[in-house]
Amino acid sequence: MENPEQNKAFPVSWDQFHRDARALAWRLSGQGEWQAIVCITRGGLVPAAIVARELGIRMIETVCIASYHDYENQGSLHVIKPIDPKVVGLEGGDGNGVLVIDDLVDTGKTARVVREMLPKAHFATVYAKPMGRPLVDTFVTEVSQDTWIYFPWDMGWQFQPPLNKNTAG
Ligand SMILES: O=P(O)(O)OC[C@H]1O[C@H](OP(=O)(O)OP(=O)(O)O)[C@H](O)[C@@H]1O
Ligand SMILES: Nc1nc2[nH]cnc2c(=O)[nH]1
Ligand SMILES: [Mg+2]
Repeated sequence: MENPEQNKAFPVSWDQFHRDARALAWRLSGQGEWQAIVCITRGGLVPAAIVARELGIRMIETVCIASYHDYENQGSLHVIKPIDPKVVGLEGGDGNGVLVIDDLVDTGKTARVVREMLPKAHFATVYAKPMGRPLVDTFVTEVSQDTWIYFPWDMGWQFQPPLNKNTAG
């Protein structure tokens, strides 16, 4: 692990991610009627698909942002594609009626930039770390700031040596 400040690992399986994204949809249902989802790529694509399916939302827009160019090391934030003005302008503008979805909020840097684009939108993530938590309206699970979350789309199967290596073979 390259960043010593994030020395704990929180690996998430597909099954667990699906469950947690559904839990997010449960928390969101009843909080509002959203006309559109804006998902923050790429991490927001998978939870946005699950939440859109659960809440029956079919207008899906993206805002394309990259900040972690090198896994755990955050670089400068780069907006690759802004939000369609038609979506920003729904229900009188400023993101009214818009649900923003991302997989997680960490330092809050990404969320802060998107909030500036859509100040009145509802911001939802599956996971939240303490620094970013104040920027999120709804989330499912909080993990500590020194934890790195490993998503299923970033992982593969690998042999795990037994805890007591003397018992092997
Ligand atoms: O709160 P922050 O410190 O800004 O970090 C959170 C952001 O970092 C990750 O995205 P990343 O920029 O790595 O791109 P990706 O979604 O394409 O993986 C994650 O998906 C969030 O969008
Ligand atoms: N996969 C992953 N991406 C991140 N981007 C910012 N924090 C994290 C994290 O904990 N896990
Ligand atoms: Mg992201």
